[in-house]
Amino acid sequence: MVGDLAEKTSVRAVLEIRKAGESEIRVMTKSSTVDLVTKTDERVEKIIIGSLIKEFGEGTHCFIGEESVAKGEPCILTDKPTWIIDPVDGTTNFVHGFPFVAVSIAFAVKKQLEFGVVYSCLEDKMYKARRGKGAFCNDEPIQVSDVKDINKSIIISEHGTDRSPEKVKKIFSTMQKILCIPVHGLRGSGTAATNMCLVATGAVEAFFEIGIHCWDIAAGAVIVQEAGGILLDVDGGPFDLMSRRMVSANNDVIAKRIIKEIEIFPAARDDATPEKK
Ligand SMILES: O=P(O)(O)OC[C@@]1(O)O[C@H](CO)[C@@H](O)[C@@H]1O
Ligand SMILES: [Mg+2]
Repeated sequence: MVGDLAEKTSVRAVLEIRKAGESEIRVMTKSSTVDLVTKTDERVEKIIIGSLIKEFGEGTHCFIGEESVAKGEPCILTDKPTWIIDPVDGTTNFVHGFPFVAVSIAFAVKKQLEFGVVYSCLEDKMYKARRGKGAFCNDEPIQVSDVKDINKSIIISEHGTDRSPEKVKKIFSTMQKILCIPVHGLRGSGTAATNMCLVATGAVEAFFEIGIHCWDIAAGAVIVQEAGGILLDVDGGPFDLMSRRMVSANNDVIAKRIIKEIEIFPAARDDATPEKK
């Protein structure tokens, strides 16, 4: 029921994004001049939350949505049934016509992720997974790759929207070290949700990033795990959805090899109090 609804809602969101992409896109900024947002991000989030409230009634479920949080709504994951939403993951891609843009909708109960749907709009691929029930792309089962040799892997990372030189230096130093292991290649689609689905289908072996948000990865987290993959913190500890740090990989051999090279830098937690952000 929850899954069907998330799927239905994601289809509505995708139609809206595709339609908006046909006319001129007015671009605004959020935390920095490279952190882009459009009216479509805001409208699509309202459509998603509005249709879920219509179904479940006001006050029964909680919502953590990228654009609502940007406008000051709290970003705290409680035990209550909670939807975690990125209406447009890959806004920069959307603005530039770079063809990877995804809608990401996840559902958690008691802080446990139960369901995730990532709809890659322009590729027309709907990825979905329910805890314990497997992962699918356009209804076909998907599975992570079985590569254990890091030298035969493709790794994804992104550089995010925080361009302070010391962080960028660490990000590129990590990428340089991983590239020189050597791996077959380094990639990045510009959407964390899509990156995770690429891990889930076995197109790449891992995706890691410091600076991602819970709405970028919540749905992808269910999909990767249900496709047989794993999630870890960048220091090798347990994955924490609100920590803004994640390694998702096909197996722990690949994950731990990458973790050896990651230069960690601080990122304020999604659920940090405003004065700590
Ligand atoms: O702002 P958007 O388009 O929803 O987020 C896209 C994105 O920049 O967010 C992550 C960093 O926060 C990146 O992995 C990803 O590429
Ligand atoms: Mg977004």
